[in-house]
Order: sequence, then structure tokens, then C-alpha cells
Amino acid sequence: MKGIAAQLCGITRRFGSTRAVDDLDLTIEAGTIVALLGPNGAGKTTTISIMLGLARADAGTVTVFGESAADAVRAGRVAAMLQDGGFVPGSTVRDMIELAGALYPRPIDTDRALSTAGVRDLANRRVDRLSAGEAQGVRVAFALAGDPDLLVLDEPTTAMDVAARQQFWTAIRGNADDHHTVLFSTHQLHEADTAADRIVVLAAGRIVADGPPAQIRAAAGVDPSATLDAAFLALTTDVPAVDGPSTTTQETAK
Ligand SMILES: Nc1ncnc2c1ncn2[C@@H]1O[C@H](COP(=O)(O)OP(=O)(O)OP(=O)(O)O)[C@@H](O)[C@H]1O
Repeated sequence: MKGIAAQLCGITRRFGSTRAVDDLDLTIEAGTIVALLGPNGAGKTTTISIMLGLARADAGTVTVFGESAADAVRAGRVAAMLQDGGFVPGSTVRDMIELAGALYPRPIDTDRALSTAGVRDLANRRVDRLSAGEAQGVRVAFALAGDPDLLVLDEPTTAMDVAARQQFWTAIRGNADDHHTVLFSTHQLHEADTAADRIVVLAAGRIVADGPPAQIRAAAGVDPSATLDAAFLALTTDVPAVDGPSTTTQETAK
């Protein structure tokens, strides 16, 4: 299944005078792993929230597998792992993953989701007794359980230790094929460098570079052997924000 997983055209979202996302065009091809990078406040979470239908755009259109984000989510084609995703208190990890699978038309086996996410040993643990890194792993299993066509991950490895991060990226790469598309945001740029087919760099709500890691370095004018951090800083430092007219101020996009 090649084709377009998600398409954002002319997306703008303002919070008061801040343009969190500013006339953004982004097409994500099916079967690719795409990293969304940007400094704090660049608009990554807002973009992801709009793509998932969790926040509205002030302007522009979003389609996911050719339909509205809400319809794609309802059809079980999209799953997300968000920064603050919570669990049902008192339930076990296994309960949560079974619940996640039950929400989707073609769930994978619960043990497979747990193993892929590296949390099988935690299956009988209560979710309110997990460490922060363990909880991240369980969120990964939760997102994988429905075998979604598009997996959206907002800063997925935050709080994971080195071994858990390695296992996570092995699982994500192993899961990516023509049928599985992954979009993730991260501040761990080396992870984007090694895991992503394509990197989209946002600053002040706009795309300032887009392409495979080598193209990002070239766009930044840094040496091909330079770290992605160096390219990122060259691309995103001192990008001016564009102020927009005041509209919504309190609405939640996170
Ligand atoms: N609910 C909200 N109300 C007001 N302003 C908001 C809201 N959500 C986001 N913003 C603002 O929109 C801009 C983009 O925020 P967003 O959370 O999308 O950035 P981000 O790239 O995900 O940042 P981070 O890396 O810190 O998570 C920021 O200036 C932020 O302060």
C-alpha cells in the first residue's frame, strides 16, 4: 500500500497573537518514517494534534488516508502515543493493552504488543505503579496494539533508558513497511538521524527544512559529517515568529 498517509494543506493555528502553526503544507507518504523536529514551541504538538483531529485549525485542510482525521481514527487506521497519555488507574498493563486492541478492527496479539514494546515483564503490574520510563514503554505497546496504518508518536522516548530506547527503535523500524507509516517528534536528534527516512524541521510554526538527514545537513550548510544538532541549530536559531491577529487563547491543543 503506497500512497499518501496524511496531507496537511495551508494549516494555520493561532493562540492569541502566537501563530503556533503558520500556513503549513505537509504530505506524509505511506510506508515512511518521518521525524518532526523543532525547538520548544515550534509547533510540533499543535501540528500532531491537528493531524489527529484533537485540535482544530484556524485555516487549512487535513486528510488522513484520504478522509477526515476523525474518520481515519474511527476506522482504526491511526494510533497515537501522546506525551501525557494516561491509563485507567488500578488496571494492569495487560488490561490496558487488551483494551487498546479491542478499540481497533485488526488488533495484534497482546503478548506481541507487549514484547515488541519491551514491556512483557510488566504485564501484571498495575499501571499506577510504573516508573516514568516503564509507562512510556506501555504507551508504546498501547499504540502498537491496534496495528494502525499510521502511528503518531509525540516525544516517544522521553524518560526511557538507553536499553529501552534501543529496543523501542528496533521495534519501530521492524514495524515499518509499506503498510505502516510512522510520524514522531523528538528532541533526541540522533534518534531522528538514525531512525527516520525523512526529517521535517519546524521553527516558529513553519517548515525550514525537509528531507533525508543528508539533505537537512546540506540545507543547513554544515559539513556532511557534522552532527544533526549542528544542522538543527543552524536552521532554527533566530527564526522570527510571525504574529497573527488574536483569536483563541485558552483552547487546549495538547
Ligand atoms: N493551549 C494553548 N494555549 C496557548 N498557547 C499554546 C497552547 N498550545 C500551544 N501554545 C503555543 O503554541 C506554540 C507551539 O506550541 P507546541 O506545543 O505546538 O510546540 P512544540 O513544538 O510541541 O514544543 P515542545 O517541544 O516544547 O513540546 C507555543 O508558542 C505554545 O506556547
